[in-house]
Amino acid sequence: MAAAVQANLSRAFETLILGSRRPVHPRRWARIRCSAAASPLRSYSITLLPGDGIGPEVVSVAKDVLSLVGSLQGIEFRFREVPVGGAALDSMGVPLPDETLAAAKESDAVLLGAIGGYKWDANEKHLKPETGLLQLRAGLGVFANLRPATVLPQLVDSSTLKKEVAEGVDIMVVRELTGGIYFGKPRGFGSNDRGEDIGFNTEVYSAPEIDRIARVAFEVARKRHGKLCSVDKANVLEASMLWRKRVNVLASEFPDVELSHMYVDNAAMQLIRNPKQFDTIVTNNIFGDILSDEASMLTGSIGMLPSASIGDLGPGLFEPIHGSAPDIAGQDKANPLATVLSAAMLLRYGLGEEEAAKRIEAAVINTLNRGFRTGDIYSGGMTLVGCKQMGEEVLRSVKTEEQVAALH
Ligand SMILES: NC(=O)C1=CN([C@@H]2O[C@H](COP(=O)(O)OP(=O)(O)OC[C@H]3O[C@@H](n4cnc5c(N)ncnc54)[C@H](O)[C@@H]3O)[C@@H](O)[C@H]2O)C=CC1
Ligand SMILES: CC(C)CC(=O)C(=O)O
Ligand SMILES: [Mg+2]
Repeated sequence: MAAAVQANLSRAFETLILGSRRPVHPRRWARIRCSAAASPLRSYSITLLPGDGIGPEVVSVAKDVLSLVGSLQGIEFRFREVPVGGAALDSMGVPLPDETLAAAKESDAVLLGAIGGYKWDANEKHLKPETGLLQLRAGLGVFANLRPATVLPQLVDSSTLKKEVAEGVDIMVVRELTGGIYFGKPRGFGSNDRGEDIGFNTEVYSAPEIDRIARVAFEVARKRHGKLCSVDKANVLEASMLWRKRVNVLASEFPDVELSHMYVDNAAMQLIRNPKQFDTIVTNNIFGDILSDEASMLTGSIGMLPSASIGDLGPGLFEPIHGSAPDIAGQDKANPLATVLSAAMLLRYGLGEEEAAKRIEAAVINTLNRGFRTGDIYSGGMTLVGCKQMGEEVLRSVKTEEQVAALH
């Protein structure tokens, strides 16, 4: 990581990364100081993982936006593109090549598109694109996945919910990302005592795993509106019973945060009934995966939701919450804004470049204000555009905002 980053770390980044009270690893700071001395510009290495399906289309847009905003902010990005998922399976035989993980670990931040597709659906587990993504998240140690679901006034009419329900929704889902049933052992296939085929997975969490994600969530809630809802299934699952117990223990460290608990089935219903009751939600890996897709539809489309995944050490991973959307891949129909907004999160949480992050967010708003919509967020009277043109309009907005700022 480069250039005066230590001084520039935004408060949010400090809180999220250092909130666990663990210092940044000395090797990492050594790298930061070293590259800061080498260049008068702020210079960062970014690993790009376009992946599969619409991944390359949306990452290409986000890369252009990062480059332009960087050039206006005195930031140089050194991009390195490496394969992951199906693209890596096809070119290198595994879904996460060692070279890809090494490149990601060496960089200052990682921007991912999406992985997966019909072509690899029948592959064995270790040769599935999705396995590569899980390995990447575990390899980077990014245990905290922040998924903001904010209903922009410009898109209230794109939500499938009534305007009065969707308007003003602003939820942060804090999803545990490197534990739970996606990683738990034992897992596999076998047969039961009646000789029938079975498939099994294990939902398992340790107290330290729960504590560290709960701490991040309390810190996030403290910076937002001070309300944290922990979502679990503690009426049935032992892993959830421990989850609830630890979250309650942690609550004593955050007396200013109002904590509540909700069962996941009720939470799924309440998100549609009255989403404005939620501020920050903390939950396990699988519930967070599902609830954040549900929350995305409050905002108009899954094509709008970015995410930031962070850990104690190493670079953060930034990706839209959607998948590779094989049904629209290669047709220039994908909404690139979730990935563009993920690039903004990369700047804010990954690099501490708050001003640059704000410029991207302002450009997205400006583009929506000018009436441009991809198909997934289209409502009457707007200008329907494809992925590429949406990207060009965001670039135009960045330049327009620059000219307006220059006049003042
Ligand atoms: N982080 C990742 O890379 C993820 C990968 N996947 C993988 O993606 C593949 C497809 O999975 P699905 O369940 O279909 O989920 P998906 O999120 O790819 O697509 C669900 C629906 O949303 C639409 N959609 C998604 N992103 C969009 C965008 N940016 N603009 C406009 N429309 C968009 C799609 O066209 C589709 O109708 C699978 O192989 C799955 O395993 C799924 C979720 C996350
Ligand atoms: C491979 C899946 C766990 C990816 C996914 O659906 C997600 O992270 O949202
Ligand atoms: Mg998902």
